[in-house]
Amino acid sequence: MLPTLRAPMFSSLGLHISLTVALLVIFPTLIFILFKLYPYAQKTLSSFAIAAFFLRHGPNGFLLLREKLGKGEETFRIGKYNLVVFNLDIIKHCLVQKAHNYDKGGRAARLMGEVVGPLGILGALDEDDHVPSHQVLNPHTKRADRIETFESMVLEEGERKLDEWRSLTTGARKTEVNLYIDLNEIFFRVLYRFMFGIDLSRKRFQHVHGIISQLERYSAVVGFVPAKLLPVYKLLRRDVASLVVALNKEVESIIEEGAEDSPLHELKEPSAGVSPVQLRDTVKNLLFAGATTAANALGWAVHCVSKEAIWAKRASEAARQGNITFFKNVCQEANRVYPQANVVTRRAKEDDYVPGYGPIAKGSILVIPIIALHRHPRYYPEAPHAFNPDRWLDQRPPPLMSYIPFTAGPRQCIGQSLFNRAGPPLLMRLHGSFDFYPLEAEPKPKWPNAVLPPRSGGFRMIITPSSL
Ligand code: HEM
Repeated sequence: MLPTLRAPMFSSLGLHISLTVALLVIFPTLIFILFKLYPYAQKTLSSFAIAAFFLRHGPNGFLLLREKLGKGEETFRIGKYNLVVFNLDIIKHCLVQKAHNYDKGGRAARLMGEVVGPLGILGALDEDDHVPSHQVLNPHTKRADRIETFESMVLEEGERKLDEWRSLTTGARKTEVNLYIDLNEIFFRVLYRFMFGIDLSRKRFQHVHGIISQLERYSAVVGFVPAKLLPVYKLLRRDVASLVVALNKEVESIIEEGAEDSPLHELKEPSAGVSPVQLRDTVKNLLFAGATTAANALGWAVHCVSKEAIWAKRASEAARQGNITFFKNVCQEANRVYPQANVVTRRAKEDDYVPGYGPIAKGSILVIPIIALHRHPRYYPEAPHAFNPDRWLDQRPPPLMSYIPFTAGPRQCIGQSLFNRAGPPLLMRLHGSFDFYPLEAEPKPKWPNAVLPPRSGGFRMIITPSSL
């Protein structure tokens, strides 16, 4: 009898002990783990959902997301810390008024830093790292004589390309070109001449452009998709690492070869206060920011003008009349519809308060979806997605901060005046010399990508000598 009595007594004691252990140790541990894991699981799942959403809708998805998540509000959150901002006052506050409280931090910026270098002007988080290179480069991008030099270099390189096209069309009358490659060649050659005093050969251009365009792609993919969970992540990271090695090698050659009268040489002077690492990263940043942006912007401009007969005719006429205003408006409109920095982010370094909005917690990432802002129906009420250079004939500019292709404040593009000066006359020369017939009616922009080139095959066009 005893064993049968003892067994339930033992098992009930065991049960008691198990329950006590469970109550005191296991359950709290499980709850703790779940508590710890839940935000992560939630974050990961929502990151995947959002990545899938954007891969489907592209950066314009921010407008759709505003409807879905933000219920039409000008700010809405994705996760705890990501604040998507369409509100122009907040944009002005963080980019301009309180710029010192917002850096380019966050995961995407950190990953970008691995590519462009943490101490280059594009990536540098710390003002002390950011300012010295800026002080040297700014006069070269803002002084009237330097801007003029940049313009004449762009036009010279443009003329070189036109001569090439002329020789291709002699006899055949028409030929196919890839404007994406050709414009990149023009702007990379100009960047090398203007900033480094180096004459860039075609072979070297192909090498550098290959590295930069792949890095622009990878850095955005790795920064955007919650890629760590993807099986290809390690491969991606390995590719990025080997591209960065190749880039660093090119940068070393540039620093060695740089001409004595170039801005690069000034950066090298001890009096500039630029450390060797800052110098390397700044050159890297120039390669990243100073050529594909301008080339892609003009590529979209030519594409948008040429795909519609009405604009193509207007462009040929404007070129014949020397009407530069038309081409300025075309550039402005191309930068509105296809802004190269389609989304930028800023991280709050400290708790902040935005008058009229409220508190912004330290660590918040402000996501400024420039492309969606540029197509917001409130700021561009007439067909916001349509390419229409004539909208800039209106005397009233769009509301402040609703048009920021070069961003704003202390970290805005240093090449803005260079592009604004040289882009329109180059466009005028191109349209004055050739008619362009895009082979692809609606090339989609490549996305996610650090800038916005066309997704497939470049801007492939048939060109014929201008008929006017
Ligand atoms: C259409 C042409 C261009 C566009 C749309 C453009 C756009 C931009 C934008 C939006 C930024 C700021 C990124 C951010 O805030 O995160 C930037 C930064 C920069 N851009 Fe441009 N850019 C263009 C042409 C150029 C050119 C021609 C150069 C140089 C020759 C250049 C050099 C730079 C540099 C060095 C920075 C970093 C500035 C800093 O962080 O202090 N860009 N660009």
